[in-house]
Amino acid sequence: MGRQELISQVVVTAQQMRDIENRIFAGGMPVAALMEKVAGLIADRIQTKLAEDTTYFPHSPSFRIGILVGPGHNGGDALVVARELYFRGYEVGIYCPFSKRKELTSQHLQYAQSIGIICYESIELLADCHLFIDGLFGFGLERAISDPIATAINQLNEWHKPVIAIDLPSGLHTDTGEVLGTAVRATHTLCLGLWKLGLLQDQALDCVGKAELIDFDIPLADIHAILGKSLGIKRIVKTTALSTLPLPRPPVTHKYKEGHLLLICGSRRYSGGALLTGLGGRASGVGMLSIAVPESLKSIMVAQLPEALIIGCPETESGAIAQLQLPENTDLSKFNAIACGPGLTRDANPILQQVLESTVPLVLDADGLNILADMGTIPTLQKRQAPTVLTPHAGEFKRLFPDLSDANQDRVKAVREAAAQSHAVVLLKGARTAIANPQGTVWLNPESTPALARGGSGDVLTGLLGGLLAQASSKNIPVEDITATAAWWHAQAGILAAQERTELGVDAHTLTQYLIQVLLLEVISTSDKYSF
Ligand SMILES: NC(=O)C1=CN([C@@H]2O[C@H](COP(=O)(O)OP(=O)(O)OC[C@H]3O[C@@H](n4cnc5c(N)ncnc54)[C@H](OP(=O)(O)O)[C@@H]3O)[C@@H](O)[C@H]2O)[C@@H](O)CC1
Ligand SMILES: Nc1ncnc2c1ncn2[C@@H]1O[C@H](COP(=O)(O)OP(=O)(O)O)[C@@H](O)[C@H]1O
Ligand SMILES: [K+]
Repeated sequence: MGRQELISQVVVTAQQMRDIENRIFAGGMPVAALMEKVAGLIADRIQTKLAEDTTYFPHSPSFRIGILVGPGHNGGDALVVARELYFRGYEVGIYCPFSKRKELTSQHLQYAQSIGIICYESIELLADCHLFIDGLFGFGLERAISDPIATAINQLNEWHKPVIAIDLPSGLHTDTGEVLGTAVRATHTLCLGLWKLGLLQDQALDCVGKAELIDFDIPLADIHAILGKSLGIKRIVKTTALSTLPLPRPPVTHKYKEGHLLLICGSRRYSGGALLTGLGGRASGVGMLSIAVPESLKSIMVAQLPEALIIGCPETESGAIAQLQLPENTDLSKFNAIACGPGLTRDANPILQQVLESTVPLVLDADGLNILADMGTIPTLQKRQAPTVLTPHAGEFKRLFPDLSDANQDRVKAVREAAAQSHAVVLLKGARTAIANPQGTVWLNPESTPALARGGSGDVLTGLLGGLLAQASSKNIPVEDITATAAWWHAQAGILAAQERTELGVDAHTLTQYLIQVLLLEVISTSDKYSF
């Protein structure tokens, strides 16, 4: 794996970053030299951004940049940036409300003032700035921000101006993304060296804006020394996601070799859930798709998914599947994967028991999860022999794991605990979907779109994931890697659809049509397997 690819996957906590930093300094790198290097890269990036985006940052002789400087090395970075931008011809002003500062930061402040950059006591005096650089706090913030800094941050936020945060928006907890008192609402974040975990937590996203990494050549040996070879938390990136897709297909194959997926979904009340799960399964390219639905849904499913084998099952009075009635000579072990849950209603309770007893990889979603929660998540799953993937949103997560950490707060901690206790792979849905395996490794999906916050988009994911698992069954790829790929693919389809149709144009049915579009763009552009 190349440096760029590895760096794009690494996620660190504040403590891990400190440990890596200490190794760099212990190796002989002077602290001041590192700050100079990093801040030089930040200044270059800001200058490029200003040149690239003239509608957002209009050229004007009065263009003024306000720079917020904290007491630690985040403030030191900001001062070097201030000096560089000043020398490059920008008008800059500093706000630094701290009398106690780290030595290096104090030296940079003294020099900035000596060359004529004005340091203001009140942020109000920067009200006419067109752009702000936030260098108040980085990964050293450990307690809630109080006044007068809190009031200054709130004032800055009220101005609704572009703000570029250095490392992370000041006020966010580096690991959990929690707002500590108050936090800068940045429009851009330039994360330094390695991705900080807090930037990938849902609760931070209102403050993060567009995030990008500034790579300053941290030696790989230092990263591995602190994080180990396998990295505990990883961002899901394109190259790894594409590498687990079942492409290219072997030339000599047949439909059952390309995976047989069984979907169990739908009820008279929720026929749409079955349809969307089926369309997600179809888009995975799975060799054979069987879908068990209540008898009364059979005709609409056949009309929409003519290639699938639709299994009409006896219904309860309420229109839920009463029992699985598989074709003759078929039992659950004939399938390569099963995905069960969307639209079932809790009345389909008896079939879940049967599905859990199977020895096939199983995805549970929606009512599949609600029924599991009623049965008792942990004792029920302990009896399972084959892999299980649970795909809850935060509400379902709470029902499944009522005793665990709140899935709306430190989502990474919550999903990790859930996977460890249930021995399942757990995919916690959200703006930054988090996946954990029972061994404690976590995958975070770093890019998505709120266009997906819409009924039915999760059903599509269930079908897609089931289809990928079925196709991977003979390939020895870990279930958690396939799960990460499904989350990435689903989100990328949402992003592409939103680009073409706006965030309001991505209904779940439309989403299914963009899944293959993603591959057309990504697989063909990144692979030379297809060129001569
Ligand atoms: N890692 C790397 O490789 C590199 C790191 N670099 C940069 O260093 C940054 C980390 O620097 P850092 O460790 O000095 O911490 P930082 O975030 O500036 O703030 C800590 C200071 O704030 C204070 N303080 C804390 N909470 C407070 C509060 N609520 N209210 C008020 N004060 C509070 C605390 O003082 P205390 O009062 O606790 O003594 C302390 O002085 C990092 O984000 C990056 O920008 C690059 O330059 C080079 C490469
Ligand atoms: N704000 C958001 N940003 C990105 N993705 C989101 C957001 N909100 C929801 N999603 C994604 O949309 C899907 C919603 O799934 P779910 O809640 O199960 O919906 P449904 O049950 O209606 O199908 C999940 O994949 C989730 O990660
Ligand atoms: K900052």
